[in-house]
Amino acid sequence: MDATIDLSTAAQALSLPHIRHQLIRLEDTVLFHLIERAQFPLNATIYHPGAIPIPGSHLSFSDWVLHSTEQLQSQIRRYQSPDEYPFFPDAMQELILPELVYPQVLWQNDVNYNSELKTRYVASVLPGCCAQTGRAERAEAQENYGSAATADVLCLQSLSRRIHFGKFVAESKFRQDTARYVALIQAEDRAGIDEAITDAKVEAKVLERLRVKAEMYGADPGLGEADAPRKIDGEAVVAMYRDHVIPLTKVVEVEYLMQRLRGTEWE
Ligand SMILES: O=C(O)C(=O)C[C@]1(C(=O)O)C=C[C@@H](O)C=C1
Repeated sequence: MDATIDLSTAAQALSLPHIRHQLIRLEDTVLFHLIERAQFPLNATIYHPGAIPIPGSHLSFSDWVLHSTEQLQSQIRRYQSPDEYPFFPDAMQELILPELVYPQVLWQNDVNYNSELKTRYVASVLPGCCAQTGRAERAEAQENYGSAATADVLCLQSLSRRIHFGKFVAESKFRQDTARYVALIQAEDRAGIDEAITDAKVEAKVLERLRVKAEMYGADPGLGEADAPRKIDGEAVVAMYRDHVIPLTKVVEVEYLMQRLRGTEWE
């Protein structure tokens, strides 16, 4: 599975305007997948291990679908791409396509916040996104279990790509201001690193743009304001980015930087 984002040259992958452009594109991907998911009820049963018996597995139905998807996609090179990280590292299989060689732009690291992302997605993001359309309260729809879990995979994968793109942002910032970051990392000053990577104006712009996109993509242009049901609630989308997506992107940036000096002259 080839990279959906152009990481073909190191210079391209590390240009901050280019990275921010990719983050903006990913907003559309995340939004469209959430709109797909929000048409189904919350279906809480699919997140409880054991609630739906799966032969040979103790996973929840939703996790089992994700695990099985990762098993398949690992064979077609999804996790070769430096912006893709599995939720289930134990699902990884041998490649059936020849290995792809990407330019080595990121420093060696084992930063993976997918587990935390999935917990937040199930506990907060989904209830928020399904709620405003009345779907959180709506009765479970057993016939939609498979569709909901399939949509979850797409939502989680796009959110994961978004937050782990923080590694490219961090590498770019490190190269721009190496001396400052080396000092902060050596002092293990996570709060200081967090402050250094933060650009409040950019964050405000991200949230403002998302509000507009959610308004636009969530409305059906063929229907008038009054009778047009919203496909997604703008507030829920903004809250998801404000409370989870941006904070997790920043944690990825900080933790990546904390590993950035390993094997270098500054260690
Ligand atoms: O664009 C950046 O510089 C980023 O670090 C990404 C991001 C984001 O998640 O959108 C995170 C931290 C910054 O405060 C601004 C934006």
